[in-house]
Amino acid sequence: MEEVNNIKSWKEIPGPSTLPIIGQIHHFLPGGSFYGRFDVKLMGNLYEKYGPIVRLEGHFGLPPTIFLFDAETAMHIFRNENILPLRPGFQSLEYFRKTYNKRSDAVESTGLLTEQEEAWKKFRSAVNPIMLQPNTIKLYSGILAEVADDMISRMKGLRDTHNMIKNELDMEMNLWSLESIGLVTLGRRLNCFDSNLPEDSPVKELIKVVHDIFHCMDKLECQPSLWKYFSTPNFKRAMKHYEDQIRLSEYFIEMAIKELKDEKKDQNREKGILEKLLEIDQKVAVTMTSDVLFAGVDTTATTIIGLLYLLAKNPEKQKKLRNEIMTAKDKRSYLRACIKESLRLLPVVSGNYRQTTKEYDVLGYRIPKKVIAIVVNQYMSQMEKYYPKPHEFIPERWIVDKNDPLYYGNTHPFVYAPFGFGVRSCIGRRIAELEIETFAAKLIQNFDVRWFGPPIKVRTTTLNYFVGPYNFIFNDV
Ligand code: HEM
Repeated sequence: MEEVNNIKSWKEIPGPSTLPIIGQIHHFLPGGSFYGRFDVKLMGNLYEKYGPIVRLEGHFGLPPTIFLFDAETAMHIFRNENILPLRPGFQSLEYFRKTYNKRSDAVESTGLLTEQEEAWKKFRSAVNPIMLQPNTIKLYSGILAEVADDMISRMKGLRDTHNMIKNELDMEMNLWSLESIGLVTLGRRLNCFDSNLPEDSPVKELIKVVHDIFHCMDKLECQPSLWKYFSTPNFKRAMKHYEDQIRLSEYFIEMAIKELKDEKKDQNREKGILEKLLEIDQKVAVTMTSDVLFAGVDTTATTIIGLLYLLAKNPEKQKKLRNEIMTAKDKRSYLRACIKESLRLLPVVSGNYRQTTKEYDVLGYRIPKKVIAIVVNQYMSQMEKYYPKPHEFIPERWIVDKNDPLYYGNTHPFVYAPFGFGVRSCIGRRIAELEIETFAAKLIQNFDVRWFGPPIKVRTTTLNYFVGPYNFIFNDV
């Protein structure tokens, strides 16, 4: 990429100080800057202290890593790695699937989250047409609207005398999300909104276990951990959560397959993704469905909370959106712009990463092979040099004319990537967008949403999560 003769070595890339033997481990211990967190504030500190490229050596289970705050460099590496991109996260899940829980009927591929190279490509090619085709996904809009309507009625009933749903809002949004993704995938209602749903019901158990998995993964994969050498308490916890997740998704899948065989299914309904995949390959169908029930729940639930928060904090934007929803029928450009803008400010995933398969000379340094290159998209999306008025919620930037200084297209295309990049980007993107658009429209049509008190709190683990109290007020429109 660069015509630099005296390129500096990997060791010279700036980064937190290194000590003999223990390397950078002290930064991850109590009192250290990395202790228990990898959030946007830490990323800001790293950028301000070290500049656009920051190095972590890799010790105690952590791979050598660079953080990139430069869009051009990110583009160079990600484009070069876009044939068979390596994204070797979820290593404890991979261990679980390939070793700990290896079954005699093991499928040749363990799925998109845990496979790389040819095994990933083969799987992805099989599922892409069913999961990403806009025309195929659009067919689910009717059933998703039914779920959204039911959720609105439920929320109306749940509000207290102040029109708040204070403590349970995240669980409620997860119930909506699971009901929606369950219907699209399994082709049947999971009855998440049943008012007598016990705490140990499979749907609530699944929601809790997905949360637990993401939190545990953070401890095993983003913090130094010795789980690769011996069974740490977090490792044991993670294996138990993975077992529970498999048990629960198999419970739902088996029920759906049985229903298909019994032909109990409503013939007028659009076929679920599971049914469509079963027509191609049974093993792919079961593995993909299980991953959808894992990756497709917290992600959309969190996105809807972030969107609601930003609309509540910006009542004039909310009013404009309501106006569009009440008047325009199909083309909802402002709604889409609001969702894009909320994913810029409050994304579920704070950055994207790839493992390098070759050497790169970037920003004056040589990056070796087998380094994890993390593009810090969330932080970059809030840098003045990339987005004017970066901390303001301005959905208009996604629709204004290109002569307007706010126009999103003036920004480097590698800054904003809430669904990832290229052939390995999110397979659930179209489904997620449809779910969120459908539900957000109903929410704003029915409720004038307000927020009071201090800003919403975010907790970053593998994903960004919101933390209660949820000071939303849902007044009737
Ligand atoms: C707003 C909601 C969502 C966001 C922001 C999101 C974001 C992401 C991101 C950033 C990636 C990594 C992409 C990359 O490395 O380039 C990813 C991958 C993935 N997502 Fe999503 N996601 C969302 C919803 C969903 C849903 C609903 C599903 C399931 C239907 C899903 C399933 C997956 C899977 C299976 C992968 C791995 C893809 C692969 O490696 O080939 N996601 N997602």
